[in-house]
Amino acid sequence: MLEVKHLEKSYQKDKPALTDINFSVEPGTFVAIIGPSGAGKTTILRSLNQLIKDDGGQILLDGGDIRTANKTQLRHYRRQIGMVFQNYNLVERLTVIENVLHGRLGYKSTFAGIFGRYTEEEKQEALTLLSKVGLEDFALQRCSELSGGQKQRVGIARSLIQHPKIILCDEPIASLDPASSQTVMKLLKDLTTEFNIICIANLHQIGLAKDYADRIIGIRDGKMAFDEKADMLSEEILRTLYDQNTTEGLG
Ligand SMILES: Nc1ncnc2c1ncn2[C@@H]1O[C@H](COP(=O)(O)OP(=O)(O)OP(=O)(O)O)[C@@H](O)[C@H]1O
Repeated sequence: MLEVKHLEKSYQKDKPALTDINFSVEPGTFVAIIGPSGAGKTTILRSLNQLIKDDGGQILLDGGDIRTANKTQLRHYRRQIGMVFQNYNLVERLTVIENVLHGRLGYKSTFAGIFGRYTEEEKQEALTLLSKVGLEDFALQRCSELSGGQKQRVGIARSLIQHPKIILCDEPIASLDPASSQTVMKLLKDLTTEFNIICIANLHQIGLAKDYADRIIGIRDGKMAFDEKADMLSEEILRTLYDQNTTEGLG
């Protein structure tokens, strides 16, 4: 279980980016974080694995505080937190399976990592995960030859081979066409259930957040503005969240 308590962050003095953020998430839950540009969504996501050093509060993963972890403990936590990025962060010249296997690097010595030493079990698992994301026939293809949607599915397989408790997705469908966006969102939802993990995705596509997420957290001006089951998100709440007279164009 993930518990975020009283999380605070300011990049500049007297200009809080996050104020008193509180939420907890059970395994098997797909959470979408929505809110206007600059609301603080990325800051929350990056605080969760301490890519951004926040200023106060607690981030508890199964009871242990990630915020106060020492270097070794943080490495251990980060193995349990997969990341999926808007721009995929793949090594384009390498094959699909090599990119998936990169998800194991957190478990290896630098030496084994540099020389790409993976066990047969790891290679088998990479193939199994590729078949789960529908890319079993692409294992030996270079990533540079894939479409955006396919690249994102490689990114998802790479995060899963970490055996994560949490996957953090920073605008995972922002660069994708509508059909690929649906595929990726459905995949994230299904894999969250199948692997009983926590998936947290920053999204600007409200319609897809409602369709696929179990729960939606709305952030406005760095504060919690909404935290309910996805079907509770009304037009009225959206208008308040986005400070608009119409929700047209919010996707
Ligand atoms: N490195 C930084 N230095 C200073 N201010 C920052 C930095 N990163 C973010 N901010 C500020 O913190 C606030 C929250 O930014 P954040 O990127 O978390 O918002 P967001 O909701 O993810 O926005 P978007 O939807 O546009 O990605 C904004 O006011 C932003 O300008």
